Amino acid sequence: MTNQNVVVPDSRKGIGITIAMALSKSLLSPFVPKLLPAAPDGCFTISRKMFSKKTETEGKTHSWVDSMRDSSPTRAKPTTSLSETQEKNTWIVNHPSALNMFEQIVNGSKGKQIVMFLDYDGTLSPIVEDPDRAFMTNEMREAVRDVGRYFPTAIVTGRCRDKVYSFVRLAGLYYAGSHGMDIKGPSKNSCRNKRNVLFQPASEFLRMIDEVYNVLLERTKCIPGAKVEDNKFCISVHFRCVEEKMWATLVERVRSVLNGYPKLRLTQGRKVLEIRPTIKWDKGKALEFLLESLGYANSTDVLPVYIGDDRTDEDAFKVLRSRGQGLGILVSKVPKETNASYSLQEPTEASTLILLAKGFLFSFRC
Ligand SMILES: O=P(O)(O)OC[C@H]1O[C@H](O[C@H]2O[C@H](CO)[C@@H](O)[C@H](O)[C@H]2O)[C@H](O)[C@@H](O)[C@@H]1O
Repeated sequence: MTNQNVVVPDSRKGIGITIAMALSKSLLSPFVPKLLPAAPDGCFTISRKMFSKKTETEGKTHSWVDSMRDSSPTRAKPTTSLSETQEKNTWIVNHPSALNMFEQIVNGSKGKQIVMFLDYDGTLSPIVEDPDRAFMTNEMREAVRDVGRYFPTAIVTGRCRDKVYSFVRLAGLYYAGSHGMDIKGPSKNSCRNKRNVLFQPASEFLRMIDEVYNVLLERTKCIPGAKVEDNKFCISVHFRCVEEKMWATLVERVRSVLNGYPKLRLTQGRKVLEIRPTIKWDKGKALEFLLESLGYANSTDVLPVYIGDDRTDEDAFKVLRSRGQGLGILVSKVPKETNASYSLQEPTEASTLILLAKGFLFSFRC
C-alpha cells in the first residue's frame, strides 16, 4: 500500500463527512485533531500510515482484552464436556500431582542438595480481590520456616521485596522481589552460615518506574476498581475488580502511557497488567543467580524445586528444563501450557507438600 494522503473534512466546521463516515467517529475524534491543526480550507490531512497506525493500535487493544478474557475464567463452569475431561486427564498424566508423586520425588532427591524457590501469590497465599490482603496462613508460614531451616529457600515474586517480606516475615530466607530484579539474602544476624546477597539489575529504572507509577495512578483513577501497585522495579495494574466493559479503556490508557517509555514493557498475569524494564532479567535468571550465589552453578548434586502458579514462573520452569535438573511444580486447577513437570491444585496443596517435605527431613535427620 502506498502512503498516500487522505483528505478528511473537519467535522467541527460541518463540511460534510466523506471518509470520516467510513472511519467512524470514535476512531477519529480522540486521535486526529490532537495531531493535526485544521487546514485553512477546513480540511486536515491524515496519511494512510497514520490511519493504519490507529487501527493497528485498536487491534492491539482488542487482542490484549481477548487475552485478559481468556486468562481470566470468572467462575467454574457447571458442566464439563467430554473433551474437557479428556484434556484434563491428559494434562494430569503429563503433569502429575507432586503430592501423588511424593515418594518418587523423595527417592530422586537422595544425595542431592535441595534448594527451594517459592512464588508468593497463588502459591503461598490464595488469590484474593485485594492485593494488600493476600496473607499467608500461619500454617503455611510454619511450613516455610521449617523447610527454610533445612534447605536454602527463596521467595520469588512479582511484588516489591519489602511488601512480600511484610507478608512472609521469615528472616532466614532469600527474597527475590520485582520478578527477580531485587534479590536479597538473609541478614547476617538471622543466619550465620548463609551468604550475604544483594542484587538489583534494574536499579537505573527506579526513577522511571516511580514516574510511570504516578502517571498511571492519575490516568486510571477514574476507572472504578482499577488499582495501581508500586512494586519498586515494576508496576502492577490490577483489573480483578474492574468491570469487563472497562478493560479496553484501561489497556488503552496503560499502553498510551507506555508509548512514552519504550524501555518498559507490558505483560499480563492473573487479572493484572505488569509493567517492567525491558532488561533480560526474569524469575528464571533470578533462580540461576541464586544457585550461583549459593555455589551450585555447575553442581550436578543440586535439586532446585520451584513452585509457582503464574506466567512469570514459566521463565523459571524453562530454566529447570534446559538445565535438565530440578522440579518445576505448577499450581493450577485447570490444564495450562507449562514447562513445569508436576502440578498442585491450590496453595493448600503447596503447604501440604512443604509439610511432607519437612516430615521427611525430620525422620531422615532423626
Ligand atoms: O509473582 P507473584 O508472587 O505471583 O506476584 C504476581 C502478582 O501477584 C499479586 O497479584 C495477584 O494476587 C492478588 C492477591 O491475591 C490478586 O488480587 C491479583 O489479581 C493477582 O494478580 C500482586 O498484587 C502483583 O503485584 C504481582 O505482580
